[in-house]
Amino acid sequence: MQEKGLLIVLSGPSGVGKGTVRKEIFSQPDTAFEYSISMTTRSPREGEVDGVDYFFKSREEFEALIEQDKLLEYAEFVGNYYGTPVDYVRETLEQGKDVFLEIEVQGARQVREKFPDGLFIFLVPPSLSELKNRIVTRGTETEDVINNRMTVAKEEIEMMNLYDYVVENDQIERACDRIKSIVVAEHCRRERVEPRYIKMLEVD
Ligand SMILES: Nc1ncnc2c1ncn2[C@@H]1O[C@H](COP(=O)(O)OP(=O)(O)OP(=O)(O)O)[C@@H](O)[C@H]1O
Ligand SMILES: Nc1nc2c(ncn2[C@@H]2O[C@H](COP(=O)(O)O)[C@@H](O)[C@H]2O)c(=O)[nH]1
Repeated sequence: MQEKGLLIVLSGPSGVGKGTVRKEIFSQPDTAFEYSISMTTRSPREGEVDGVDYFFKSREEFEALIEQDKLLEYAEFVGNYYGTPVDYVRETLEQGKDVFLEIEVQGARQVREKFPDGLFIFLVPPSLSELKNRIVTRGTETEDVINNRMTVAKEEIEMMNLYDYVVENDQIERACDRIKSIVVAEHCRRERVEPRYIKMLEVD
């Protein structure tokens, strides 16, 4: 029987579709992962809700969390801090539930050091021009920020060989299916029962 949950890390360059794919996965009723809501100093985008999309913090508040060792990982990404609350992740894994992080690559590297047995998945775009097209079409960043994110994206894509799996986000549904299949396969490989199947085993 499963003792601890699996830590699943989804990373990849800005604009590849990590948030879109994650939201689609979590909208599906058979998804049994727990999403770890990140902290950020970035301002909320239109429609974003504190405690749902992110915990929005001031720089002072965020730096206090760093001082208090409350973050599993954190990174400064294009001028803002982003970080993962450590207590939530550890407590949820201890309960035997899978935890899903959607984070950029500097943070994923830090998580790999602390959780070498985590499952690290890198999402890639079909091409760099499609990546730019997606950031531009999203319409949430200024031209300067888009150019910065594209420069960082090229460096990030070079890191893909540090991951366990690379998944192309050509179509949202297909990328979600691939990620969910990888998780099922990894549970089997690690001889752990995936949380959504545990109930089935409890039936006499
Ligand atoms: N497979 C896809 N095909 C076409 N467009 C997509 C696909 N996946 C996501 N998109 C679009 O690309 C844009 C960027 O997606 P999203 O915000 O999810 O990326 P992200 O990787 O989370 O970005 P960031 O790292 O900047 O937060 C959105 O407008 C989204 O609708
Ligand atoms: N290292 C971390 N990166 C994170 C975290 N939460 C989100 N992110 C990543 O930051 C960028 C920018 O996000 P955006 O919402 O401003 O577009 C993106 O790659 C996110 O995946 C985190 O806790 N730690």
